[in-house]
Amino acid sequence: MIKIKVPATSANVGVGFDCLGLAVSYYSTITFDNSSEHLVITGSPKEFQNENNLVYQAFVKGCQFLDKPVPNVKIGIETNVPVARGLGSSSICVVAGLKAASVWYDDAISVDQLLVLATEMEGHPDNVTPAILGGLCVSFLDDQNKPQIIQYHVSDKLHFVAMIPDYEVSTHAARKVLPTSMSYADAIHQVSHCAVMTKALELGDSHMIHVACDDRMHEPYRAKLIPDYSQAKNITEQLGGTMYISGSGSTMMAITADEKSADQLAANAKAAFPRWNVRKLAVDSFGVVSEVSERGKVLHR
Ligand SMILES: Nc1ncnc2c1ncn2[C@@H]1O[C@H](COP(=O)(O)OP(=O)(O)O)[C@@H](O)[C@H]1O
Ligand SMILES: N[C@@H](CCOP(=O)(O)O)C(=O)O
Repeated sequence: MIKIKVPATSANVGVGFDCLGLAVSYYSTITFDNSSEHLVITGSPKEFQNENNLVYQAFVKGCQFLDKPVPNVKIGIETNVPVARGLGSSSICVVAGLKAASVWYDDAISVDQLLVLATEMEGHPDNVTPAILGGLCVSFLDDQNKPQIIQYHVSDKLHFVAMIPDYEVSTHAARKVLPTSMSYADAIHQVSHCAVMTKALELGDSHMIHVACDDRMHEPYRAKLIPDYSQAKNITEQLGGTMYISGSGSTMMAITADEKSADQLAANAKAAFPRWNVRKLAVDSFGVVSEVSERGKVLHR
């Protein structure tokens, strides 16, 4: 059996629209096993238990890339990461399927190839890159459509609290509300703030994180899709934290510089939104990991 563990990702990190992404300590585990039937999928909502399942599509893409037959397979999806909440559930599926195809055929897909294939499937590199590599990644597609990536360290001083609403925002819908162009002044604002944000996260400088995390590209438009945006932001800022919309929402991610504030923030958010999933998270620095086992015995990781 092949077991693939993939971290959730928080894309954009406020000011890095479509280029920044952070892997966080919230995981899905997906298993792949031999099967006598063509395809068996367990653990996923009924609507996804068919050939259109994104995990299976990515598995097929990986096999085809390697010019290998697509085997009969039993896929078990164990996921806590909710769908359409801005935590990269689709990237998890894509990365898991491709990685499993690679492991199935003796690790035949290199990390660089994995990054290219996953970006092709997802359409943008900001979630799949940290899901594969871990940590905070900045990525863009070069003129040959190849992802170019730099990883940043994130200071251990920082604490993250994900406030995950009990309602979805689909990435497709959240991209439709964005304007098609922006002014030169806004572009300057965005580039400068994004550059400062990466360094501020590396330093754990909560003041600079707060001033840098002022987005003009997507957050003002997407905030309207999240009815509780202002209240969540107030809860965060009352404790000196900084909040941004994770990916395309609906999750809002708070960053604080000390554990006590993170605990208090999580408690306040839970009290204000009892039906939400509020979780303290750390940065995941490994990205996707795999394990191969036979009759319960681990053969290799
Ligand atoms: N367990 C799953 N099985 C199959 N597909 C899934 C699963 N989880 C998520 N997906 C796919 O990912 C899509 C959600 O992606 P998206 O709207 O980008 O939200 P997110 O922010 O969670 O990535 C779903 O519509 C579905 O196609
Ligand atoms: N850059 C994308 C990121 C979408 O992330 P997701 O986790 O919501 O799928 C965007 O902002 O549209």
